[in-house]
Amino acid sequence: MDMLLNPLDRRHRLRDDIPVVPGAFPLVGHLPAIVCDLPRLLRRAEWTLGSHFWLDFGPAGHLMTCVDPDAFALLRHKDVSSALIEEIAPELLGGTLVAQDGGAHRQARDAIKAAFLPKGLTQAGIGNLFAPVIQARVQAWRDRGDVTILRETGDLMLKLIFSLMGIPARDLPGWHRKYRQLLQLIVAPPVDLPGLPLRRGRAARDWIDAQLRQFVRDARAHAARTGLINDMVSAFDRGDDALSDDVLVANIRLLLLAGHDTTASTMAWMVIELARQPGLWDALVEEAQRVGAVPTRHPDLAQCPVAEALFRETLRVHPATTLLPRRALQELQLGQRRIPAGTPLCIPLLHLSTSALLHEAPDQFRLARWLQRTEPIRPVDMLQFGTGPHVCIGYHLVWLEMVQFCIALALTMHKAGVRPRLLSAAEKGRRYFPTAHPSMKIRIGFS
Ligand code: HEM
Repeated sequence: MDMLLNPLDRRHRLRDDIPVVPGAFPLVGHLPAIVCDLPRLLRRAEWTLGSHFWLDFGPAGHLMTCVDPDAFALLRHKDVSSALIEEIAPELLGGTLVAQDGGAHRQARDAIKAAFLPKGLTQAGIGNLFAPVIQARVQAWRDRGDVTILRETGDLMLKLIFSLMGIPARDLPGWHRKYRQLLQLIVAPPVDLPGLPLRRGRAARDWIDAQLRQFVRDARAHAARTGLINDMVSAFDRGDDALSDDVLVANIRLLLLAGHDTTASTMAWMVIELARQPGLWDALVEEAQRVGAVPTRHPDLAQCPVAEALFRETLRVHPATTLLPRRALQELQLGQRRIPAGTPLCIPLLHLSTSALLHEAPDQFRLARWLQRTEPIRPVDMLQFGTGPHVCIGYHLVWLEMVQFCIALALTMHKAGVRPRLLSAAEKGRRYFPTAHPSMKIRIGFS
């Protein structure tokens, strides 16, 4: 089937001398094709229009998209702003550090980042906290024999991120419900009526924020308790310029959001790749047997190169964050083009992650490209996490939990004499935006 583009929109138009991709629908623009078929849309636009073109994101407007590898450097450019993120998703990301620039961004980030570095994660014993939760989950998969993978990894990741925050497990079901409603804000049409996603999403956000505000108060009252929220509250309160509780609450909510869908999708793709490539599974089992136990500290991750390569290659081929929005504050040179001040920009991480200019045989899933490399990881090798001042805070955490998960899965399934098997078509129903993920329906058997 051809792409979800409007056959009636065939006009060739220019904005600021840059071509607009034809095929936009009224109101939703190119969103149907962006959500369901982004790689093909980008390739076709590059092939027919060149490296710079406008995509129509419906309610979020047109963003000038550049598929040239130079676009990656925009993420470090001093004249490029992240405030467009708040304009696009004010309900969900307004007031959070991902949408801020300069001093305000630095102040909020500084209060959080230490807890997410290898030292902070090891000191807080995060690996020990996660290992039994992951092991119990893969054990349950083995007992059940088959699972709907994305639902399962979504549940598991929510459990992990809540335990990281120090949110009691008994409260999880209530949070689960509210969290799902909160996510509706991403796609909610701007109509505020009872029963519609916008109203429900806002109510869920208010509920979550009220709970988080209580956690912040509790953290201040019993400063000795552990959990990331406590660490963040102490760091915020220690700062010279104390930030308001609203800022703190919005950023804790950001962490819950940022650390969930992305990791659930990556973990699901890892299992899918292991199921469809028996050689990968065999290599992982061999490594898991050699190390013998799930690693719990960052220094131990070096013992698991196959699991690490699997994490990096899965993200390279299936990046969870596909597009990053920015705005040019001044006129810029981008590749061969001058971009006027004020231009809204789209940096297509997905396209760069699978570009032949950056990787040999980019469409092939090859652990060897990581296992055989001798030079250290460069920013462009982990571009799926962004770069520059907004580079993902969760990178080391994701690395830890993905390696833990791989080793736990291999040990548990191998002990039971089973391996993962794909029970449905992997490519059908995948989505690329706002975050990318495999189809919700994909089932994996263990036999
Ligand atoms: C596979 C998993 C993940 C991927 C692919 C991913 C990807 C990204 C990307 C591309 C950015 C840059 C956004 C931008 O420049 O506008 C980002 C930022 C961020 N990520 Fe992640 N992320 C992942 C997991 C996590 C986790 C587990 C956490 C924390 C629990 C987290 C917290 C954040 C935060 C707070 C930011 C904003 C940083 C800032 O604006 O300074 N992420 N992530």
